[in-house]
Amino acid sequence: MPPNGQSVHGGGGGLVSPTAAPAPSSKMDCFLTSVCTPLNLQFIDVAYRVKVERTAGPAKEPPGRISHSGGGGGGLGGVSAAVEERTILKGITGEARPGEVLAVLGPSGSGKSTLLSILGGRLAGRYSGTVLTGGRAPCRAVQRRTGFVAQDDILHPHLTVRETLAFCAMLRLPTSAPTSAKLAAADAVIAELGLGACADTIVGNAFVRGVSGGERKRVSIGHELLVNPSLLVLDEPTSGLDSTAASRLVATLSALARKGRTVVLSVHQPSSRVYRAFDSVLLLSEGSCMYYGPGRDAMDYFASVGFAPGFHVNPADFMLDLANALLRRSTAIARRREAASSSRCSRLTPGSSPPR
Ligand SMILES: Nc1ncnc2c1ncn2[C@@H]1O[C@H](COP(=O)(O)OP(=O)(O)OP(=O)(O)O)[C@@H](O)[C@H]1O
Repeated sequence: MPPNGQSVHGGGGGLVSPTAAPAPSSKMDCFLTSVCTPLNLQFIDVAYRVKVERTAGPAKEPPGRISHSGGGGGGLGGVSAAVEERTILKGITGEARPGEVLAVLGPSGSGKSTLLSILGGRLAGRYSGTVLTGGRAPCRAVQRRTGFVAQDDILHPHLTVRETLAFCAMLRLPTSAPTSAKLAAADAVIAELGLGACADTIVGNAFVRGVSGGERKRVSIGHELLVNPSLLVLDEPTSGLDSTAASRLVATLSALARKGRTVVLSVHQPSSRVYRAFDSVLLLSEGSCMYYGPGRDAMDYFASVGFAPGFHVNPADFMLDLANALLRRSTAIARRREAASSSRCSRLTPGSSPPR
C-alpha cells in the first residue's frame, strides 16, 4: 500500500510522466533564498537485485601454474563461474516528507547505501517498485532539485572553504547568473552551514592539515545546498565524526529540513541525542525492513512484539542489536543450508568420495 493512501503511478523503476515541481518566481530566487519547493518522496515496494558470479571448481592446480582449458566447463584452470541473483533490497516501502528527517538505520551491508542511491535517483531504471516525488515519477527538474551527498567526498585539498563553494557555484549555477550572484550564493551557504569561522581555511586532506572532519562534511553538504535542493539525500554524513560533531551536523540537517526540505540520511550507529533528531526511522536488516515509522515510537513497537530491553538503552543501539541478531541467525541458517546442499552435491558427483 502506498503511504498516506496516495495514488501510485507506474512501476518498474517508477518513470511515468515528466512533471516538474512549481518553478521559482525568478531564475536566481531558488539559489539565493532558503525557501524551497516542498517535495514529498514516496517509495513503494522497492527491490534491488544484482547478478553475482560465483566461481566453483577444482582449483587444484599447483600454485603459480595457469592451466588453459579449451572450453567446456569454461574458465581458467577448469574453474567454472555460475551467475546467481542476489537480492539486496526486498520490497521497501516508506515516505519522507518535507520538513522532516528520515533516517535509514541498519548494520553494515544491510542495504542503506543502495536504498539511498535509489531514492537519490542514482540507480534509475535498475530497481523494481515505485519511487514518487511529489506524487509523480521523478523527472529531470526534480533531479536538479535533489542533492546527493555521498559517503566519500572528493574535495580539492588546497582550496579554502570559500574558494571551494565559490568554484562549485560557478560550475553549478546557471551561466546566465552574474558572478556576483554566484559568489553571494556561496556566502549564503557558508552562513547557513555555520562555516564562517573556517571560510578562509583550506579544506586539506590526510596529508595537508585543513578543516575538521565535521567542517569538511559541511562543505560537502554545502556543495549540494548551492542549488537549494528540495530533497537532500546523505549517505552516512556522520561517519568519522565524534558524537558532539555528529550531533551538531544532524541539528544543522534538521534545521535545513524545518525550512521545508525533505532530508533522508543513512547512519550507522547514532547516539541517542542524534537519534532524537530523526522524525522517521527505517530499520533495515539484510535488505528487509524491520521497522518504519516515527523514531519516538520504535521502542514501543518492538516492546509490543516481545522485544523490550530490560534497562534504559539508546534506541538506535537496541534496534541495531536486533537487526544484527537477525543477521547472525539467518547467516547461520544459510550456512547450514549450504553445508547440507554441498554434502548432497558431493554424494551426486561421479567419482567423488562419499561424505563421511
Ligand atoms: N552491484 C553490486 N554487486 C554485488 N553486491 C552488491 C552490489 N551493490 C551492493 N551489493 C551488496 O549489497 C549489500 C548492501 O550494500 P550497501 O552498500 O547498500 O550496504 P550498507 O548498509 O550501506 O553498508 P555500509 O554501512 O557498510 O556502507 C552489501 O553486501 C554489498 O556487498
